[in-house]
Amino acid sequence: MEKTKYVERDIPEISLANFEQRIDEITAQLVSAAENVGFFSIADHGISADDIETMFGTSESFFSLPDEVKATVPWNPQNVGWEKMSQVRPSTGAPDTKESYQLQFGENMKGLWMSDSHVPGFRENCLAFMQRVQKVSERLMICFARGLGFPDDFFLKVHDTTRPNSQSVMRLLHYYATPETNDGTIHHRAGAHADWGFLTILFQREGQSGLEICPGRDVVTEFALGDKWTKVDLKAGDIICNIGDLLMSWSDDRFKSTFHRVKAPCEPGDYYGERYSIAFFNQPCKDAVIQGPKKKYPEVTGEQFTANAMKTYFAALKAKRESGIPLGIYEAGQDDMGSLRAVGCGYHACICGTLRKPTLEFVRRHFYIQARPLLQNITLKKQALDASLNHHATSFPYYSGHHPTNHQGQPTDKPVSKKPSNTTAPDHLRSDVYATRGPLKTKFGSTPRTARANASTPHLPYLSNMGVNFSKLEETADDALGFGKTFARSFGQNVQIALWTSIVLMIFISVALAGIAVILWRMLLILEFVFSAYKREMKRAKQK
Ligand SMILES: O=C(O)CCC(=O)C(=O)O
Ligand SMILES: [Fe+2]
Repeated sequence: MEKTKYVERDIPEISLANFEQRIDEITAQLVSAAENVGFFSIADHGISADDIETMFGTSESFFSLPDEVKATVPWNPQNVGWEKMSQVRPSTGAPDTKESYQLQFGENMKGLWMSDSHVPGFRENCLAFMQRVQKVSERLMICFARGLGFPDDFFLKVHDTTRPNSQSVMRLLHYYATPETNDGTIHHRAGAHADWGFLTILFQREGQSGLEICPGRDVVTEFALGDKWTKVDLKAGDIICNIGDLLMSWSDDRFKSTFHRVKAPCEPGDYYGERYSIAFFNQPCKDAVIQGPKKKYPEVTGEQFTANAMKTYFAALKAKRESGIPLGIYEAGQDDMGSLRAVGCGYHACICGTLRKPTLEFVRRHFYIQARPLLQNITLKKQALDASLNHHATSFPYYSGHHPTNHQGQPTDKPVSKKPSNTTAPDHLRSDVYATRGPLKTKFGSTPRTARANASTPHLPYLSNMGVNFSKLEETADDALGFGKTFARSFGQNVQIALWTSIVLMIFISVALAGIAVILWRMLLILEFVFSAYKREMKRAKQK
């Protein structure tokens, strides 16, 4: 196997100590790091080692829960929730050997927080940590705004995590330990990619190494040049930051979003054990308007940007399916998953429709009742597949399926199955090929926006690791969505009709009751009159 080429690169360490007094110096250092490497470490950031370790402890408690419990908070395209071995990087064409749980501050998290009964204090601990990381991010944002000639609060306003439409994400990551085999099998951890968000802040645990960078991107629509990697070794207590594609385009390509990976261990000295990391992705609120000072790229909103990135999920998965590459081991269960998502989409549409609190509760409960048997079915299938995978642990062509790649994400010429080895992902989706084959500078796509969307990291939803039939899923999801919307609309109309009818009825009944009361009162008066007349007549008769 070809040895990885390494090169020493200076990854700047920048101290945030005495931030207010040193802001100009810090800004200069950050801008230089962003323009040259795209990666830097931060010291004196104000988050204590204890806080970081406590967060890792909480993350470990979450990941040690059974899969069927974690599956109750599944990933969805709002970029929240849990997924397992479902993120296919175009560079490798195979899912990363990891699980992750994405958490946000705002409304996207509805129903997706793991309950305290499973991990005590989970939500509270995570949110407290997220606030701390947000504070560090805000300092960096002020400096980057200054560096680009924007007002100090320019990026702060659009990354306000107190707003319900905030999209910033904390991602807890857990890479599984991989076997130290020598048979060329690659267990991808995080295949080479550039982050598609604004700014990433990464926490790693000492000793759990593997993060590597490959800089050299000139414009956000192109891949990196060269094939030389640099290991990112971290000083205890420091945190790692990197520029994402969004900030690269927002800075008209001045700041660099650098390719990086968590190396698939395969060489002496590599770390094969479990790895936990925590990434905090700063993302603008949905209504943020994004355009660089020189307007190099078309204007786009935060919501559109996320939607583009999410589309890439589906595009990459579709391309992978169409190219005939199996999606990994989880081919079974696709119909279940399709229908589960469809049910979810339908109900989601209902929930987002006209329904209000009590009805919403009813719909939710109803959804869980419908979804539970499907989930159980899927879990059983998955357990069976896991068991068979463990059984064949060393010989099974694992996640690379019929598309073996080496540790740099390049296809190897040794097919692992009877299928032809040319069933690789389309070249335009194989960023790592460009990233590592250089000097090959390739532009693709006619518009920068499309190209940028292609270059972003595709995540696959948790559910897709089952090999969901996407065209079918989309159809059923569309149907369900249509149903959901119609249901929500007609439900809303019915509620309105019912309300008006009851108001009219109540008025009618009140008028009728009032009428009856008047009649009764009149009758009483008449009776009283007749009775007193009768009494008077009787009295007169007696007197006579
Ligand atoms: O786990 C890591 O250290 C890196 C993760 C990463 O690059 C990502 O999730 O984008
Ligand atoms: Fe990343």
